Amino acid sequence: MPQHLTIGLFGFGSVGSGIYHLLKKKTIPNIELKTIVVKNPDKPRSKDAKHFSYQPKDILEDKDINVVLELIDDADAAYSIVKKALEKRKHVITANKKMLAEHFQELTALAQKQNVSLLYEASVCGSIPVIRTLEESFGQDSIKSLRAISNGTCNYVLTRLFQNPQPFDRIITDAQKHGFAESDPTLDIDSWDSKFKLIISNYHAFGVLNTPEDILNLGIRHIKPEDIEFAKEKNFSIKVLGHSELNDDGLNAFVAPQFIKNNNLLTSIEFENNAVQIDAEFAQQQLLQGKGAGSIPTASAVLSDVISLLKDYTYSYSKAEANSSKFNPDQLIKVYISSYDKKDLTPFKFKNEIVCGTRKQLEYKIGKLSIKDLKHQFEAQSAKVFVAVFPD
Ligand SMILES: NC(=O)c1ccc[n+]([C@@H]2O[C@H](COP(=O)([O-])OP(=O)(O)OC[C@H]3O[C@@H](n4cnc5c(N)ncnc54)[C@H](O)[C@@H]3O)[C@@H](O)[C@H]2O)c1
Ligand SMILES: N[C@@H](CCO)C(=O)O
Repeated sequence: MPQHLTIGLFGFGSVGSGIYHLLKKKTIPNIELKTIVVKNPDKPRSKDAKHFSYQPKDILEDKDINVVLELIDDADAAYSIVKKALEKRKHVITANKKMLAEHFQELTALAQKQNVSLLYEASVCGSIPVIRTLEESFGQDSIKSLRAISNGTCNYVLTRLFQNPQPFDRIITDAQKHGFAESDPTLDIDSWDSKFKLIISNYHAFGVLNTPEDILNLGIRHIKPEDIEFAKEKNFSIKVLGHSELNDDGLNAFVAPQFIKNNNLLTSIEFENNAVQIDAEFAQQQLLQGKGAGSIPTASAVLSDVISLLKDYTYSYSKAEANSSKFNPDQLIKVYISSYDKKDLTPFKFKNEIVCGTRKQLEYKIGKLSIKDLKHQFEAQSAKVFVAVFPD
């Protein structure tokens, strides 16, 4: 068990400065922040300048530092930092879901080989303790499904769009000012971020390790005021959900906006809040909810990982590989496709056409498609239409 944690921090942006403030506010015995490696020498660093460095080696080569907090916004540089830190037998705490989803197997195997912990509670749903809950509380339960609102930026945008029509770009700028959005906000609005989080969650919930190529991710870029109007008329909300369901045919997993009836608890999750609805054999339905993004809420999850290291915590991966051969992208789902222009709809061939009608100048279609077909059609056509899952 580490007696004393000497921390090296990479990154001093939204989350990095958040954990700095929390560690300063709470003087925790046996925890010391020694060095902060930052990238931009032009930014003023008045506070506690003695900590700052521009040299990664000042953390990676420092034998006293036994814990690395990786909180930067560059997934490739993060991968290199995390790999080197693990090779040096330092514990690593990261919030970088893109880096984890792309290198999960290699990095978790390396951490196990080096007998150190690689913890990443902040990478999924910010402040909400999702990973440790799946590990600790559901380790011996069979999870049937996860439905997660896991991207604070998308949820913030959708909440604002449902309040009143306003320019999409202005809302994204606000999400960036609040420190919710990624440096590249397309990761948020095209649901890459939610997909990375679903990959990490699926491993802990089902033992299934997906690659980013496996999973369909649909976003909210092409949503129009008319789509919101359509939802309101039908008493629905639209939420981007990471959706995983294990049944006899295997695990179906995708990320897409979904129409949800307004009496469902998930529709009460607004702005940057996130939620995870877990359906398990013994525990049955549970809903975890809280702040999914933002400096201090996210830093609280990083702090919880730091504290857990004092107790020598590491993930058990109790479900690892349990269902790894069971991923199944063939499930049929009912989808809503909107368009201003008929040619945008041409790539979509519905399996069972249910509705096809004209409404104002718009055409809405609701029909059944397989997740795999939808993924192929999107990748091939980059269609400029809004597609959302419609309830059966
Ligand atoms: N902001 C959130 O709410 C939130 C929530 C959960 C997870 N995350 C994740 O946390 C990480 C950090 O996010 P953020 O919002 O703090 O980003 P940010 O853009 O606010 O800050 C990132 C900082 O890292 C610095 N940086 C980039 N490359 C570096 C390098 N090689 N060495 C040192 N510093 C470097 C940048 O200059 C920047 O100051 C990302 O992986 C993000 O996905 C963020
Ligand atoms: N950009 C992410 C940060 C939290 O992971 C979001 O909006 O949810």
